[in-house]
Amino acid sequence: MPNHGDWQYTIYLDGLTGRVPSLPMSFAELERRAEAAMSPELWSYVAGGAGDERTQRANVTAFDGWGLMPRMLAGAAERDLSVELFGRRLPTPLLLAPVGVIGLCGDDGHGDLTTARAAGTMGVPMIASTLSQDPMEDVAAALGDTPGWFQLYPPNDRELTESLVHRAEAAGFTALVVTLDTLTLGWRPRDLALASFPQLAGECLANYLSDPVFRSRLAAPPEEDPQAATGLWATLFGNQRLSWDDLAWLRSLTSLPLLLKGICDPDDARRAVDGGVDGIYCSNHGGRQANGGLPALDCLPGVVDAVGDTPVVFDSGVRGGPDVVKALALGARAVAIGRPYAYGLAVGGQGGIEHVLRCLLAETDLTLAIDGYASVGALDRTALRRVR
Ligand SMILES: Cc1cc2nc3c(=O)[nH]c(=O)nc-3n(C[C@H](O)[C@H](O)[C@H](O)COP(=O)(O)O)c2cc1C
Ligand SMILES: O=C(O)C(=O)c1ccccc1
Repeated sequence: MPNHGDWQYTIYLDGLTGRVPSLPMSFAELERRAEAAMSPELWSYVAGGAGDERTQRANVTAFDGWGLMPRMLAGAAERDLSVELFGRRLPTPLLLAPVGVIGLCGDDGHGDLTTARAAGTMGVPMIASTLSQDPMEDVAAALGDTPGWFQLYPPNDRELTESLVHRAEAAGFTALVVTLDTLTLGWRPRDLALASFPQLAGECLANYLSDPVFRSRLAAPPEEDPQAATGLWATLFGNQRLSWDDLAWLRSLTSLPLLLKGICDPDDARRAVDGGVDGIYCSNHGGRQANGGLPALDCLPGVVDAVGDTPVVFDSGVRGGPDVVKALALGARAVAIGRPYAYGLAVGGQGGIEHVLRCLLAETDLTLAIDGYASVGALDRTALRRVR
């Protein structure tokens, strides 16, 4: 486990001793360099969102609507960034959100494994996507002692769903995240303009191709007829008829902590808790699915208020330390990032993801130090004011 109090000192020390960092120190520069490192198709898929992307932009600007109130002489000389989730103390409040094409974002086609190694080094849990270039068992093994959660897109085939969940348990993942906001693909003009969609080109399907139930549905093994396998995936992936009536069944599949991802409405959050979930994942998929303009951050307080003690994980639009602190102050138990670490991987491999995490953690820690909050637990809504 790294010494988490030392992030900023390493970065400052480099700066003060004249070592210019080879990796970007701002999100804008990270974005620029990631675009240069990726093919136009991959860049469009990762950076793009739904429609005219106003929800995606609103996710980021929503953080401007809150200001942090600095408190003086508050005894924050040492900060505790740890949080407790599902009976386990995590060293930081950060998580790596599931990113279905992370496998393609590095230069070796094994970005899921690279991400798992970075997660392992940093002690930041990775939520492994159903869509990966390497099978979930290999991703879990690459995490070392750092916990991994498995993100499930429940296919339109119950037996296959059960197989994926049981594999995730056997592989050692410690929680199951079921994503509900992508039961069908959003309207994504950038990808449509390039006629590019990685999964339909057979990418990131390793969890399906390695699955005995999936394979049993094919006339020929995927190694012999990859197109038929991709075609079957396309018919199984979307599951638009999934309903609240299926929650009891999903719940029965695992004794692991179960979270539902994509919850924004307080009534949905309550319904999920009534249905026996252990956590709510408040997110609008980084603005890649719905484009109604409602930023995920604006949904967070209502979701938190609706579910009492049930932990709420948040993502969508987090770009810097103050964003992490604001989401925590609004009641998130932990905060995940998506695109920032995908860009880190594209720009600098494993070290690039670690750099992105180190900068985010250093800035989070310094924000707490300067604003006078000694721990994540010291944050609540009284730390925030609305900015007009
Ligand atoms: C390229 C890409 C692929 C994604 N794939 C998945 C996925 O497979 N499963 C999932 O639940 N969410 C997926 N997401 C959504 C992320 O988990 C997360 O909700 C989102 O990226 C957070 O917003 P941010 O990118 O602004 O941090 C994906 C996001 C991106 C950018
Ligand atoms: O692109 C995405 O955001 C995503 O999660 C996804 C994954 C597979 C199929 C469709 C969308």
